[in-house]
Amino acid sequence: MASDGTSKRLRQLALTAIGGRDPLITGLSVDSRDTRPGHLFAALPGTKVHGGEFISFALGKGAAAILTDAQGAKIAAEALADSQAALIVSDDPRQTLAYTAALWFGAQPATMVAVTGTNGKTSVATFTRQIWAELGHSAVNVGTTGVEGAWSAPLKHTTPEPITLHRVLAQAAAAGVTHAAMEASSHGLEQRRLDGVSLTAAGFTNFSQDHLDYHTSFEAYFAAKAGLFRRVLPEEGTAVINIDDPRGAEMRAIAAARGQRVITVGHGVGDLSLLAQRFDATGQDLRFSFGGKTFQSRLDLIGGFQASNVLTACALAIACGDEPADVFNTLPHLTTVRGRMQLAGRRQNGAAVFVDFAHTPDAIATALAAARPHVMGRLIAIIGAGGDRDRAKRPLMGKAATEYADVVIVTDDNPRSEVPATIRAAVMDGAPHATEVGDRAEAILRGVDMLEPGDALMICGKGHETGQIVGDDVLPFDDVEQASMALSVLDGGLP
Ligand SMILES: CC(=O)N[C@H]1[C@@H](OP(=O)(O)OP(=O)(O)OC[C@H]2O[C@@H](n3ccc(=O)[nH]c3=O)[C@H](O)[C@@H]2O)O[C@H](CO)[C@@H](O)[C@@H]1O[C@H](C)C(=O)N[C@@H](C)C(=O)N[C@H](CCC(=O)O)C(=O)O
Ligand SMILES: Nc1ncnc2c1ncn2[C@@H]1O[C@H](COP(=O)(O)OP(=O)(O)OP(=O)(O)O)[C@@H](O)[C@H]1O
Ligand SMILES: N[C@H](CCC[C@H](N)C(=O)O)C(=O)O
Ligand SMILES: [Mg+2]
Repeated sequence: MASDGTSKRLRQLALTAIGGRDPLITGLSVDSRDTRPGHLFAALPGTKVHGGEFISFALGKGAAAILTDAQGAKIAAEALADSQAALIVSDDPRQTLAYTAALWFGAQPATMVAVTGTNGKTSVATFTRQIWAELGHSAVNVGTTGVEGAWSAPLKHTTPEPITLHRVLAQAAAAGVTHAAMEASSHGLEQRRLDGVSLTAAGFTNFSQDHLDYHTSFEAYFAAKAGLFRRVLPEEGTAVINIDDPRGAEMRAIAAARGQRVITVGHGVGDLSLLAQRFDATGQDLRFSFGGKTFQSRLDLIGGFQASNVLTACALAIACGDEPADVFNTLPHLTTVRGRMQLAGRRQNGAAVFVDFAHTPDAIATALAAARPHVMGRLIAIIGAGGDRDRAKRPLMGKAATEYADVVIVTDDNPRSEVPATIRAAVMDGAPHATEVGDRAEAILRGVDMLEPGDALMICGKGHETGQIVGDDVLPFDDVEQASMALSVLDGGLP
């Protein structure tokens, strides 16, 4: 629930920015092509062009107010002088837009949490929603896989821009949703997309390489993530920090400096401490402690790291007021997050095929290392790197796969506007002994064909995705479906 302090701050920041004429606003738009009569058009500084270039066009479409920065106002000075529209000039128009969208759409689920980190956001948000649902709350998770749970909707982005985000949150609240767990991507944080969200708690999973194409340096990438605690989570909120991560202590210090309550999660350390893990073919047993008590629970999930994600989700639910013992009782009921260490099927000889969303060097290492205790034979990995994304991570992804798998196949994963062979060559730089198979369906067929009793195949990179992006086309492609087809072709119908 937004505290009085938070909503007052939202109101003040949004309203003090508004000056000049007193327009009747009918809606908000961030792209001039979406502007309708009476809209407030937010002309934002972009990575390619300044939105100020489109103010004149938006005014022509009937915009009643323009929100921009000094540069945008300067670019469109002539058009603005000739117009009756109100002008709002803000030092940080993206943040003002976020506050404005929060006020415009009004309702948000009463209890909201957000998760940041290079890997594990979707997993933690989904487990938090599953825990809440088990405890009888009407809950959703919001992120890469869309809005899922008690109410659902597709999303194009992990953290949507504020107009879409607040529209969706208001619709969910109107549908009776009381609890929402959302992902805070580094792009979203940097662009202030969730500054208008009223958070009760926020979580940090881990920090490693990704998105260095967008953030100028590692430190800028970390600073974007730290914004969740420095800026978005209010002082009265609770920070849940994975203290095993090398940057965890720094994140805890940032939260503590804001006066936030901190719950740390770790292996053998922290407030919620994982004491032991025992693996078997279908999952794991956990022993952990919290508040001076020891608990033991079954977790039907593959992968040691899922225990960290699950305990982070538990801490978020506890931070929002649920009883720890009730929260821990839900663990045996948690189910696989779509496309994350998901068992796609088995060969007739018992060998398993998993689909995972690992698309960073650290995630590949983690996913493969996590599969190992569940596998008696060889571990075969299929990997590929996305086009128009961080290029520096490609050889590191190859290296991680070489280190943690016995056999590596390099294939395509959303080449987008790039030449696929060039991306594969960069991955192969880190995996010189890998087999290169450009066609992803063939790579999966060959990977499944290699499986002998006790082996496992990990198909990395696309997880829940249902398309292969080549140029501007999205060709239907689903790793789980392709794996099932390969299994039935090779074994005659066994899913
Ligand atoms: C790199 C990036 O994040 N870009 C976002 C950014 O756009 P930009 O600054 O590049 O836009 P620009 O093309 O320079 O244009 C500047 C402004 O003019 C506006 N414009 C542009 C053309 C026009 O005709 N009229 C008009 O009004 C644009 O809407 C924009 O506001 O601001 C826009 C408005 O807020 C966002 O929609 C856009 O997200 C794009 C679509 C995007 O693909 N973002 C991805 C990379 C992203 O955010 N991904 C993360 C996930 C990352 C992860 O964890 O894996 C996510 O949260 O989904
Ligand atoms: N706690 C973790 N530590 C390291 N790797 C993890 C962790 N959790 C998940 N992963 C790996 O990262 C992959 C992506 O997981 P998930 O989708 O939960 O992350 P995300 O942060 O939401 O990713 P994105 O940035 O694409 O939204 C998983 O498939 C797994 O390989
Ligand atoms: N949210 C991530 C997903 C990457 C998934 C992978 N399949 C790829 O295309 O690189 C991104 O857009 O960078
Ligand atoms: Mg995600």
